[in-house]
Amino acid sequence: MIEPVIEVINLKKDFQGGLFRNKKVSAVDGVSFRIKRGEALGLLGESGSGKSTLGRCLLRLIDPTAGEIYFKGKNILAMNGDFRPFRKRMQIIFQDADGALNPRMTVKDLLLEPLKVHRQLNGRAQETAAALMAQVNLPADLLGRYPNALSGGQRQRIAISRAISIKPEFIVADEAIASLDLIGQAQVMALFNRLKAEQQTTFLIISHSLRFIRQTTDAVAVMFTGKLVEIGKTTDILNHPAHPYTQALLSSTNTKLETQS
Ligand SMILES: Nc1ncnc2c1ncn2[C@@H]1O[C@H](COP(=O)(O)OP(=O)(O)OP(=O)(O)O)[C@@H](O)[C@H]1O
Repeated sequence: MIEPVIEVINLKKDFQGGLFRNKKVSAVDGVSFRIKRGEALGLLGESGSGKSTLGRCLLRLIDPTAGEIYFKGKNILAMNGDFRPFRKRMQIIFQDADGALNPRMTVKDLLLEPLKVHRQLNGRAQETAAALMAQVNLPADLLGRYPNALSGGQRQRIAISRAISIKPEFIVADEAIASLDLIGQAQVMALFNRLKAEQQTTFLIISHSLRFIRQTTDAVAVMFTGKLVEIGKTTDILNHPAHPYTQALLSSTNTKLETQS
């Protein structure tokens, strides 16, 4: 059997919530799933269901309360100092790139920074930076600009290009296309599908866009109050959802899409 790239077993994350921080919030409540190499798992669920918390736990940006996370068979929660080399093999792309981009660095320096940090930049800085722009459909003449002289969509493309520049094996995309227009979204869909096909990149894709989920993922998990209520092939879940919660979620999302167009 092919070993999954990501395996999550009974993952839990509690927060202290409430006005006086005296109430336990089970943001992730016993979640288990696997993602195979080169495949994308979509994560659907209403706001507050725990999707971002789950995505952050996978990269150890926050520490889970309980459970196990395996990256290529290694329990990353049991690692201490030796987790560092794994960091560059896993990347997260957030909805809001603004916080991730240093406003005092030019686009060129921002794009080349991860490669420099991981000692993967070999000469040819200008050509490499131009290629990193091209992969997210941005013109090279923006390389000298600072982030505040770019549109929100352009900044998001820079954040995406930075994340993939070091060829991570696993990417969590948390609402990564929410700030892009339809053309931008289609380009990122194509880019993710190319990474899956050419580099066997594995993805967890968190998105409210059913179109994005349909076109990029192989399987879908549906999250409700911290638990996975349904998981299965993308076409099965989107076309014939079995769980009443998924049925309600999909029909409300479809209605929203219809009223927007
Ligand atoms: N740092 C925190 N402290 C306390 N509670 C938190 C914290 N982060 C998240 N939560 C709570 O955990 C629950 C899950 O939040 P999370 O952001 O994971 O949901 P989500 O499904 O990603 O939502 P959205 O689609 O709006 O991004 C929510 O009830 C949220 O209020």
